[in-house]
Amino acid sequence: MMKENLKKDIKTFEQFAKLADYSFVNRLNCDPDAKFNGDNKESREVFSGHYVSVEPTAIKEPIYICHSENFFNDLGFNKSLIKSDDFIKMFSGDMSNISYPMENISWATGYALSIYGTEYYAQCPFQTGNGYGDGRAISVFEAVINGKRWEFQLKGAGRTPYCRGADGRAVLRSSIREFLAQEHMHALKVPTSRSLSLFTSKKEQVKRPWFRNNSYSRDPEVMIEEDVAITTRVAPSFIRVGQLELFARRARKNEHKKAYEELEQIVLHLIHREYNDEINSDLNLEEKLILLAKQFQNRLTSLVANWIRVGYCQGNFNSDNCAAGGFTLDYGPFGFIDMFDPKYQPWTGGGMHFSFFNQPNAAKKNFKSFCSSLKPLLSSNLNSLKELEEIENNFSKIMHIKIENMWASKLGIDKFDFELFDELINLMIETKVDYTIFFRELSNIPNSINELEKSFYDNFENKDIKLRWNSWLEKWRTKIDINSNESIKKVSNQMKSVNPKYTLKEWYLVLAYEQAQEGNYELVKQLQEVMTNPYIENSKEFEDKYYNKKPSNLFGMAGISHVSCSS
Ligand SMILES: Nc1ncnc2c1ncn2[C@@H]1O[C@H](COP(=O)(O)OP(=O)(O)OP(=O)(O)O)[C@@H](O)[C@H]1O
Ligand SMILES: [Mg+2]
Repeated sequence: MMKENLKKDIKTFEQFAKLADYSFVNRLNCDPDAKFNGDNKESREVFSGHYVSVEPTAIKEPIYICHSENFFNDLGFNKSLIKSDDFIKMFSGDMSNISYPMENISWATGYALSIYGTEYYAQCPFQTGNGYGDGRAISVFEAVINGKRWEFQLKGAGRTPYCRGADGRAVLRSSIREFLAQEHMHALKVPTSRSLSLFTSKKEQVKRPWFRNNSYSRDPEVMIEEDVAITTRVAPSFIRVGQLELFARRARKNEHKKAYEELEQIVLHLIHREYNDEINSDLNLEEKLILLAKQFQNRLTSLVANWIRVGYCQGNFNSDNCAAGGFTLDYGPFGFIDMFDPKYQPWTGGGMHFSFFNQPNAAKKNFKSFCSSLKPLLSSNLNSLKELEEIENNFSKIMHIKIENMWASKLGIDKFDFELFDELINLMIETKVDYTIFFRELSNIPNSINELEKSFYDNFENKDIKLRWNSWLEKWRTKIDINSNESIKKVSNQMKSVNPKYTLKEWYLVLAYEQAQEGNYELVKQLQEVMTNPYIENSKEFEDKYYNKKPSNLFGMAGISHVSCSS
């Protein structure tokens, strides 16, 4: 049974600390070598155990930038908490003052990496995979709040054994992006890790590869110094597909005595953290694993359909960036699409396999890695193995259904219509349309193509295209219920509930983080306000500012149309 906490008004750090309830460190194994390695802040191989105890490295003289009021509300945290010195200390990485009832516990985890279904070891400095994992993310707290378990993790909190020689930091730019994107995604009704707080410091800078001003280069050209920051993200767990893979690889190769047991422990822990409601604890292991595969498949396919619905591209959908709880994780090389392009990929290091419309295939590869990780636990049960394989083989079919339903809902129709969809996609590519604006304008149920003009980048004068658009629109209007004003309103409202008005495009983010680097957080706050209400019409001021096509001079511009470094 979970420890229940009724919705509370948590005002003080003491009240907050009392919520502490650590399951990851209490139920799982610590790296047995951790105690021989000082403060565990040097890159090294970690051969076994599910986590390494490591304290965050605080950022000095932390400056508050923002916190998520929505998430504070969800958690029952009073806004006075963000003013508490101890709270500020903890979430800027200073754990020195932590005392009972909260224990001074913080941990980082190892994980493996598969890229598009292929296992990699080369990214680990030791070529063994034992040095890969949370290089700069450190979990500091776990609690059951209103009956739901949450883990709090600092990103950019300093080196861990998995830092691979890097600085363990996150810069202000990337932290603002992650903070805003997480809360935006939640407001878009897409499952995601959440943002708690964001602090920066003027006392420490780190170097990152970047571009010259107004550059169109694809590759970074210079090293720049950026202020460090720590965002705290919160999720039911941070277990990744890659994490299961690490233990499965060890079990498969029989790397140490406890390898099989550690795999079983982490998988059962995943069920405990993420699938407690769906998987009955009385079932036997095989039954649990089969249900787990089905449930994860269900969540992952919905997730990717949702990403495409809102125009999101996770440019680096490796297995280590794929949360085993089926939500969005790691807002590094992401982007929200401007001009529609099925091949959109905002990260220059990412490759076409992680591009916008290929995300269902990338998810399928991650699901394959996930299933491979369960297989060692089923090796003595051929029937269950077969069942797992059937689930795996079903992925494309389920994904397909979810994607079709998603398009149908974006178009306000009951049943997916391939011909209608296919012609639309071709027209959207040929005309060059802004993805978000197009579907939002369509949600007004236009009578004529002129009413969609706001979303067109060009080709509007082309007669042939205009004719094709008009006949598409006519055909579309025969598929929706427009028999009365009431029914029009109904379709329009349904469409508006899935076609956001506002999405967090990179050029808005650039303005906000550039201003923040100068110590002005106004635009960050404004974006927070607009992007946590993405489906409402909002004010004229916000509409003029954030409901626009990308200006032509920004196309192809480095740091805006593509990014090379997301950390
Ligand atoms: N500056 C850094 N210092 C130490 N480790 C880093 C740094 N940047 C990235 N890493 C590590 O490199 C790996 C790959 O980086 P990636 O960009 O996928 O993740 P991330 O954005 O740091 O983290 P996460 O997936 O936790 O959101 C991760 O394991 C990450 O911890
Ligand atoms: Mg990552």
